[in-house]
Amino acid sequence: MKIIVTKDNIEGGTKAFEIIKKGMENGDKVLGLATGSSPIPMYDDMCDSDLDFSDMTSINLDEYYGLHPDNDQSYHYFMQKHLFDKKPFKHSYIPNGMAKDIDEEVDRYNDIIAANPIDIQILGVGRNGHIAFNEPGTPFGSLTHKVQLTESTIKANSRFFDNEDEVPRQAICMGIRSIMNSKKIVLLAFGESKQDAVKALVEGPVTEEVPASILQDHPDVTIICDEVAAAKLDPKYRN
Ligand SMILES: N[C@@H]1[C@@H](O)[C@H](O)[C@@H](COP(=O)(O)O)O[C@@H]1O
Repeated sequence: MKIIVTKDNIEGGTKAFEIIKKGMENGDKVLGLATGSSPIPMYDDMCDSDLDFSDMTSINLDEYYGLHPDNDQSYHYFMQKHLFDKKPFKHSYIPNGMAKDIDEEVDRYNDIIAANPIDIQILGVGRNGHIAFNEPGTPFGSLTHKVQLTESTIKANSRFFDNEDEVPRQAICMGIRSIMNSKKIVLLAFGESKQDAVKALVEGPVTEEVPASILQDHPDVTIICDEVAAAKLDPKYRN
């Protein structure tokens, strides 16, 4: 695990952008993308760059179940707004949160991931150590699946909705095994609310109770966090 501690999320976003840029120079073609506030500065750098993504494929981690793509809280909407409107990709895949048959959608998404091995997977992390919507307790061997969101995630994400009742209770999410199959993984974590998650994922035991802890077993992971998120880490992990 490589750990990069930055001054703030803006510098962190630039570090992540540089990894993507270098990857593309080396022929990477498939980016695994994440939503949430953590990757926004990285998307800003991508949008401001002269990089061309029109020959690239993107695969997003997750989508709320029951939100229309036009809903401004859907991850479809988020990706259009923060990246795809300015930087279109050749193919961009996001789970269909309006799918009538959820099982079919799960199968379809697994086929997409199998057909497009991910070169660089970008991740955020939840306060409870979740990655994407893989909540504590999710089997490490999971593929794409339907998830029941935990109270802690519903509460954390309610800040984006008018009230907590409007937060969907379910989502479709890439599984932990699929994430681990990515060639390279970059996890972004900023701010005080991520201190415990960062410590647990870097220093704690590898356990399904902290989904992000499985990253310790991946051969090419970079954790990018700001000084505040890194504050509880043993000094030997900080640069
Ligand atoms: N499904 C997303 C995750 O993919 C994201 O990593 C997490 C943290 O979000 P933020 O980056 O806003 O802290 O929030 C949501 O639960």
